Amino acid sequence: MVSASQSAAPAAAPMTGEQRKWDIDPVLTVEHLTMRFGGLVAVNDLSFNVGRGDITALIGPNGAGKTTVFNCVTGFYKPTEGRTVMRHGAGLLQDMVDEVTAGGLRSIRDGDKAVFLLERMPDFEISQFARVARTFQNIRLFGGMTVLENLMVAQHNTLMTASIYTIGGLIGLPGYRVAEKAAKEKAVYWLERTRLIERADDPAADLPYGDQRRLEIARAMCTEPHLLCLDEPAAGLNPRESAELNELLQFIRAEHATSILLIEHDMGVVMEISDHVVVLDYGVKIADGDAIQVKNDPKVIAAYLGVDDEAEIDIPEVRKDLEEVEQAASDEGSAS
Ligand SMILES: Nc1ncnc2c1ncn2[C@@H]1O[C@H](COP(=O)(O)OP(=O)(O)OP(=O)(O)O)[C@@H](O)[C@H]1O
Repeated sequence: MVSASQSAAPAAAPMTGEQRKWDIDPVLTVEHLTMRFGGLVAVNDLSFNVGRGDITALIGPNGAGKTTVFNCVTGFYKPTEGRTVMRHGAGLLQDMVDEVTAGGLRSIRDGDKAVFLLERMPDFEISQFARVARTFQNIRLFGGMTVLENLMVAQHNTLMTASIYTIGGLIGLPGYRVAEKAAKEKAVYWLERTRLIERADDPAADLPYGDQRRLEIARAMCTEPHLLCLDEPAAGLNPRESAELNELLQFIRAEHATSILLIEHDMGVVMEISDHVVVLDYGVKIADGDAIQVKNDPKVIAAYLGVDDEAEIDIPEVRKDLEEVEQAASDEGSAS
């Protein structure tokens, strides 16, 4: 674990002389995160920030450790080492971070500000209190329930609180009825935003794949997360669905106080919508910057060059870079 005396300073040195926005106002700071599975080091001393209100992409070749990072942030895995700080409230909130770390606490509140050390919290507390929501690489909906029911179940915690954890819901406590109405309104709002309102009464399993992906995002958004973690949201989508996803994520960024961290292989999506890109290779961070900086980073190009999987290499931006690298090598060869 990171000791109390260790600094929560910006997780990565700026690429330029200036401090970057995500280092000044991070909603999430991953510091010195290491995850070992027996002898395998899946993530090795990884540090990065997720800027408040940003779309941050975590990319890298297959097996680079991206999902492991998600599993550590969302409490599915307990990291071997490292500290993961989630903040509600602007700025670094350094005094609160130091206090919660030194005090051996899970979280600390001061008015409407709060700091959470996620590695000390079980997964349900991370979603309920730290307000981190996630979707999975393999869709996990309640297939037999309707689309609307999936969104109501997502708001279970709020409804249980309103029923005072009794049969208050069944006997129709006034507070419960108000909460239930608000939950339905929120569900309808997200069904409209995700263009699923016409399918509200259909079983979730009957939806086409792209609609199920959007339903997962709608379900996560019904919990009003401060941080939304999306594991390959564009996987399996056609170009039209992919463009709709971009629009949806940009809408969430513009209209809601939700920061987004996404794992994505589709570089079209990453380059178009990301404010910040972090690149992993073999569990180690090899680049951290805006989309243009990262796209032109030789270490990133080399990491993708080393991948055997054609699907991974066949990314337009990366392919173009690879062609340039190969052309330069061949020109050099013919000149000598
Ligand atoms: N529960 C586990 N037990 C053992 N090894 C694991 C476990 N989870 C992940 N790994 C290993 O950790 C490494 C990183 O895997 P991870 O799934 O995080 O990579 P990834 O970047 O998300 O890959 P992909 O893009 O293919 O999803 C891999 O070598 C993987 O086999």
